[in-house]
Amino acid sequence: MKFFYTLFIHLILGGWMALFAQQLDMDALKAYPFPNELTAAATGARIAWAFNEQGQRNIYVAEGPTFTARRLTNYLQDDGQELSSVAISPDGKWVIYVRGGDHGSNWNDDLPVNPSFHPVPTKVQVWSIPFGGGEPKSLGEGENPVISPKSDKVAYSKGGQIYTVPIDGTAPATVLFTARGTNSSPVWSPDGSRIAFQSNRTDHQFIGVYTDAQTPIRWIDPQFKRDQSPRWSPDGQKLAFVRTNGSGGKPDSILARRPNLWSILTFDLTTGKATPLWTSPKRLNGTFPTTHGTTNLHWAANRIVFLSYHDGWPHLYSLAESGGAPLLLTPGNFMCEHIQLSSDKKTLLFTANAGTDPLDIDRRHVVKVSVDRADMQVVTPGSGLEWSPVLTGDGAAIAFIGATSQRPPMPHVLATSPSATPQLLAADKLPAQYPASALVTPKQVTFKTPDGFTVHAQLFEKAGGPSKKPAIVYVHGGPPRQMLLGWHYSDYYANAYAMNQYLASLGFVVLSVNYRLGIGYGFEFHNPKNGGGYGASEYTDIKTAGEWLAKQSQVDSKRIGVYGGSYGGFLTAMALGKDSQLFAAGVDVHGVHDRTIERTRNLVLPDQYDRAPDAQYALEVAWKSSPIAYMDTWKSPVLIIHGDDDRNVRFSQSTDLVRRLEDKDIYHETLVIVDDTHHFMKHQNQVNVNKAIAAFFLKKL
Ligand SMILES: CSCC[C@H](NC=O)C(=O)N[C@@H](CO)C(=O)O
Repeated sequence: MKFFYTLFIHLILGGWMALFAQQLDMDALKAYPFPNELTAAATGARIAWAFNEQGQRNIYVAEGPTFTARRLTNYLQDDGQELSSVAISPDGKWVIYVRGGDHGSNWNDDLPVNPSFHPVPTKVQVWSIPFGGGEPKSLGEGENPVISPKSDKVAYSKGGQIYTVPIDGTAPATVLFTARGTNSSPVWSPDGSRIAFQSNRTDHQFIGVYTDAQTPIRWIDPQFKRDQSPRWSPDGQKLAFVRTNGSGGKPDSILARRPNLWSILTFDLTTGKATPLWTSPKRLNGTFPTTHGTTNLHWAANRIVFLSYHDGWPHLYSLAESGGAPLLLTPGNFMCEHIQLSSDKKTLLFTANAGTDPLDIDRRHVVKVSVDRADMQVVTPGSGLEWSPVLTGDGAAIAFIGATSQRPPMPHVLATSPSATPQLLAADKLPAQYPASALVTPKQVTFKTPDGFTVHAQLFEKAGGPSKKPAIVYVHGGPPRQMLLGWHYSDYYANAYAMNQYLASLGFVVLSVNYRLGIGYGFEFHNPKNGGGYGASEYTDIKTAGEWLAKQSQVDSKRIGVYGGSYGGFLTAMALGKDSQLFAAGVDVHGVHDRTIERTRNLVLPDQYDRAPDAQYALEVAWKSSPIAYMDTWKSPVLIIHGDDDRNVRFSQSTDLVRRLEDKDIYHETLVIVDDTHHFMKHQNQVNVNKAIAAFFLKKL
């Protein structure tokens, strides 16, 4: 009898505990290390990456064949200091990186970030450290460092000029040359004897070549154009580059969609002759691509490789060095990101939402293709998510970052030998008690909008619970982003994935919506008519998502909330302003609320003869595309959160909204994060924001 009584107790307790256990703890959930900046040396089997461990950001390295992970730096404070531009010297002996700033910003990304209010903020500096270990050495204040092919020097930009410095820091950095304009993006020639660079002069941009202190700068076919992305031929005798139009011309319709056409040229440094190789088609999807790496121009082995959107998807192409028709290397309904050329210049590795599984369109996998034939192969098929591949210099392994719907992103290596299986690296960095198994597997949901768009979404819902549950629509930012059926490859959206899992563990039915303007579903979805400040047509997808939730049998249609950051904050505010009857509460994190600001500059022009023909109408459209235009119909409570060192969306966008909510006596709460940026660089600030979001929804829904 006693046995059955105990079993019964255990079952009850176990069941209850399991039920209770499913509720995640935000601090434990956010204890995942986030890897990024994965890179490989051009020779040997050495790799490096940055790990963000609850705000402690450090460089880690590993070397084949064992790839045992080793921490190289000792930054043990949650101080908000970003690590970026991580690279290994071609000889594998040095690792360089930039520490500080917020390089995901739209402005001032090189200014110190100081969310811990230190009296002396940390300057943004270039550092080097031996791969084998030792003390990091500051090479100077600056950013976008690149290492010479001879592994002896580093070039970087600061204040519009280019500097060089010995990689071992044994001498101070010196300005390489002084030229007009903002000079940046140095590219070393294959033998390390010259540097090509971009010289931005506002309405036009030149490419220049520096040789030495005695030789005049060589300007590469200077025109009334904007030239960028210089790429050296393997023999160092030619450059390939991308050309677009310069600024100016009679203002055309603001609301009309027009392509920013572009072309690829080569320049022979011996003959001084520029040769057009390819020009984008004169149609909307011939526009200059804005997805990851933009044109991704590479001078590969006997081929020039680039990315273009002109067949409706961000695809890779290669051209013969003498020109001709481009060869499509990656046919199919998917997009290519994180493109890397192998050090032997014969293979391209990239990330794509490609694969044979219908769910792969909402995942990412590592893919490889030759530069001269369309022999594409998905290297990491399956239900996981893999991205940012690099081939080791010896060609023996592919390193990448991988995750699942449960296990957070971690570095991996996959030997290039047949039937090899991925090896997880630094497994001990993921806390042993990490609640991965308690995370739900998001389900793919698709629905049609009244205007005919098919929208993908991810549904997070834990099993069990009451018959009628509150629900929440999550709206990502960007907007050119795609949320996935698992952990995300950006730290901002890895946090959003964790937040949606947390809300699901609290009993909310969470729907993350990939609305139009997003990537991953082709050009027309990414560039819809009347999107953004041209009419906010993407809001239709958010409203339809709320209506989809309201129709679900397990959802209480009176308790549907909405939340999002940045562009997601904009659409959250639109939802509460336009449809408070559908959305009962919302959280708006550093959102955009007044889109007329983007338009007014078109109106200040004194000469109405040279004003865009629809300038006034465009302003009216921008007003109707702004949440502040709907204060009269805004009824539902909102939590407003913003960091006041935001360099993506001005803090004033929220200050203005709070004043308007006060004027209209609309219930609102606020959370200001002092001196942190758009990306909440201080880990504890992000955790506090997450907890505030959950607390508000628990209170209001
Ligand atoms: C015109 S609104 C700006 C939205 C912002 N875009 C760039 O900064 C945004 O949504 N940013 C993030 C989210 O933090 C993003 O995903 O890029």
